[in-house]
Amino acid sequence: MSAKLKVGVIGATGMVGQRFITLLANHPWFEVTAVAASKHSAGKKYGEAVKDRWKMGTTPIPENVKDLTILDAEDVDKVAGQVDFVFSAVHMDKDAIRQLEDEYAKHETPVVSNNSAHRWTPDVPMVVPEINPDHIEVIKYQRERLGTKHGFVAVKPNCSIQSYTPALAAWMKFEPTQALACTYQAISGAGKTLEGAPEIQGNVIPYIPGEEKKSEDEPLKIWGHVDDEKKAIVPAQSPVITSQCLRVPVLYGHTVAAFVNFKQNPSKEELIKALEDYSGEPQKLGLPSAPKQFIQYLDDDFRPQVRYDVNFEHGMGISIGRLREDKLFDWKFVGLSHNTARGAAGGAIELAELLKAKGYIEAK
Ligand SMILES: N[C@@H](CC=O)C(=O)O
Repeated sequence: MSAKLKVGVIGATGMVGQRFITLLANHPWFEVTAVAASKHSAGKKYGEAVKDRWKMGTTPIPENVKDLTILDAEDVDKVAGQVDFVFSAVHMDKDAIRQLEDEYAKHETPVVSNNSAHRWTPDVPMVVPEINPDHIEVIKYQRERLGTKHGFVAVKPNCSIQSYTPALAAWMKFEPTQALACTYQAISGAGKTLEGAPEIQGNVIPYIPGEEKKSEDEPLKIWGHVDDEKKAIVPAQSPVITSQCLRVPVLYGHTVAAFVNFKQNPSKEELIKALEDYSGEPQKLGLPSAPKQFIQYLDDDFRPQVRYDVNFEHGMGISIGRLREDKLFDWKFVGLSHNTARGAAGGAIELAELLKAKGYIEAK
């Protein structure tokens, strides 16, 4: 068996960073050998630094990471010198994140990022591995621009889109033209636990800054294509999506109530079959984090429910239910995805697995 790739997590102390650390414990291909965070945390042992703000419930801090000394994420030379690639979950302003992630790439250290900063950089692929794995081909143009041989930045999309974009992707052959998506998003999407967010208890908050634009625009980049003349991903023009995003008192799990119009006229059976049959490159390649069943359809009006369905396929699968005809749109449905597994760290880890399987990430 070949040795595991050495991985750094930058932004390792926050909620998404902690999710990376727990999901990577015992990963068959990757081993966390460096953790980095702000100057404030640098120099402390990871276990000490997070013990009073560990948000992974009963999942313990992995033994192999507990005693790692936190490095300064901005000391790129030092962090990049110790690893083959990094996962990024840093919290800084967007310009600073772009600069920092580029800096790692220029140190020939691939970056797989959970941040939104680079999502609209035209030669940075934004990938859901089941939907647009071919977008990683744009990396050759990014490397040209950055002047790197191995380094690059790849990102995953926002968590909010993952409860309906997979369904629309499965239905592309029926030519969806318009979609409306109202999301009901868990508090962990804001990096908080229920106890740490008194504002959400017994409440629904009707605004999540920046979320509606991401929910409407990001799927279009995912359905776009690599344009070899522009050396960039050119986003698709349709389906046009409109959205409203609400915060609800749930710990994990983003639910969506969605409505769709199609150019064609699919039947309910055809729509359900398309969901259940949909699978992609991760399933073909047998990537370690890939769900066996990417999308499940639940034929029960009371499902999907966060309580029963959020951990479907270890949080990497999507649950759809309540598919029925509508009087304004053609069809409507309810979707559910795990926002910190599929929607954040898990989605980024699956993307890194794809990049390794395709030879973009390797041992230095
Ligand atoms: N922006 C999302 C987090 C997903 O990545 C949220 O606020 O729920």
